[in-house]
Amino acid sequence: MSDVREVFKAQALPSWKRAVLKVGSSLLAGSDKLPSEDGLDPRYAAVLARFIIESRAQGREIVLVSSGAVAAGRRRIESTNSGPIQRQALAALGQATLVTFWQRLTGIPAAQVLLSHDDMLNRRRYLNARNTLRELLRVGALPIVNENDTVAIDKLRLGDNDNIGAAVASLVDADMLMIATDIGGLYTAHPKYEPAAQPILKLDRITDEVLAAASGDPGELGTGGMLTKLEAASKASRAGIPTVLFCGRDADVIRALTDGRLHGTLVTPESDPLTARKQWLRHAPSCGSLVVDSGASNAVQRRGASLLPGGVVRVDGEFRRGDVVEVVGESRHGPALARGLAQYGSADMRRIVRRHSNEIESVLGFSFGESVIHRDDLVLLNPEENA
Ligand SMILES: Nc1ncnc2c1ncn2[C@@H]1O[C@H](COP(=O)(O)OP(=O)(O)O)[C@@H](O)[C@H]1O
Ligand SMILES: N[C@@H](CCC(=O)OP(=O)(O)O)C(=O)O
Repeated sequence: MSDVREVFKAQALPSWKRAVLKVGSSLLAGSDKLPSEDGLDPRYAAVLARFIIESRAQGREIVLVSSGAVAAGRRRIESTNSGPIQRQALAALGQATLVTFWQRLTGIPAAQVLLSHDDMLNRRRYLNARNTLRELLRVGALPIVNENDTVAIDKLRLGDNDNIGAAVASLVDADMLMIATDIGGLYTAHPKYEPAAQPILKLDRITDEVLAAASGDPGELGTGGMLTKLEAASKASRAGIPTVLFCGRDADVIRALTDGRLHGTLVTPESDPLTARKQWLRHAPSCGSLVVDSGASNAVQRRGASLLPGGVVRVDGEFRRGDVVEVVGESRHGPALARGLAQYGSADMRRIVRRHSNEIESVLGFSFGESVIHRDDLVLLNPEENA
C-alpha cells in the first residue's frame, strides 16, 4: 500500500452527484523535469482525467477548476521576470494550451470559463455565470474554470483557484468540492518543517488553530498552500458543501475515490446546502417585489414550481437581473410569500408580466429562460413550508 494511503486511512466519501474538482499547478507542472512540450505534465492529469470520465459514466457531473496556465505560458516564451504582470501575461499565453490539454486527456468537449472574484460579487454576472455553467453541464461539456488572471489581481498576489473552486461549487449547487494537490491531505503542521505532524482525516470546524497550522507556505509552484485550501473549505462548508483534500499524485488514491473511498482530509459542511441557500435568500436585502395572482402563488407555494411571467400582475421597485426580490400575493395584505433571484431586471419584467413564457423572446428580443424566478432560486417564507 502507498505511503499516502497508510497515513490517510480510508474513510467513506460522502455521496455526490455534482462536484467541483480543483487541480493545482503543483500537479500539472511538477518540479521534476517536465516530460511534455506544452509545459503541462500529463502523468497525474491522465489519472484525474480517467476519474472524470468514470465519474461521468456513473451519472455524475464534474466542473473542473484547473490551474496551470502560467506554467503552460512559461513554456511558450522566454520570460525572465516573474512579477504579477509577467504572470498575468503568461497565464494569457498558456490558457488555451491548458484547455486543449484537458480536452485531449478526457476526450470530452472542453469549455473555457474564466472568472474573477468580482464576478461572484456582482449578482447579475453571478447569475449569468450560473446559467452558462448549468447549460454546459446539461449539454455534457466539461467546464474548465480558471481565474481570469488578466483582470484579477489581489494584493499583488495573483491567482487563487482554491477560493474560486469554493465559489464555483456554490454557483453550480455542487454537493462536493474536491481539491487535488501534491500532498496526502492536511496535517497538524507543515510536514516539511515538523516531522511529527499528524494527518487530519476529518475536520468539523475550521478553527483559528487549524488555520495557524496550515502556514501560508505553498509548494514550489502552488500559490496559496494549505491556507487557501482551508479558506475554500470553510466557504464551501458554510454553503453546505463538504470538501475533500487528497493527493492527486497517487493513482490509487484517485481510483479509491471512484469507488467511494477517501484517503485524505474531509471537511464536513456546517449545514445542508438547501438550508444554507435558503438562509442566504431569506436574509439578503430585497430590491423590489413581484405581485402575483392566486394561481401563481399556489403553484409556487404548493407545487414548488418556478414563477412564470403569466402569474405576475405587477412589478414594484427597481431592480436588476440577479437581485433578490419578494413575491407578494395580490389578495393578501401581509408578509411576502417567497423571495428569490430575479431572472429579469424590473424594466424588462414590466414588459412581460401577464405574458405567456413563449412570448418573452418576441417581446424583449431575447430570453433568459421561461421563468422570472427559477425554483432553485426561490425560498418560501411560509414558516410551515420552510421548516
Ligand atoms: N499543515 C499542512 N498540511 C499539509 N500541507 C501543508 C501544510 N501547510 C502548508 N502545506 C503546503 O501546502 C502545499 C499545497 O499547496 P500548493 O502548493 O499551493 O498546492 P496546489 O498547487 O495544489 O494548489 C503542500 O505541498 C505543503 O507544502
Ligand atoms: N490561475 C493560475 C493559477 C492560480 C492558482 O491558484 O494556482 P494553484 O495554487 O496552483 O492552484 C494559473 O492558471 O496558472
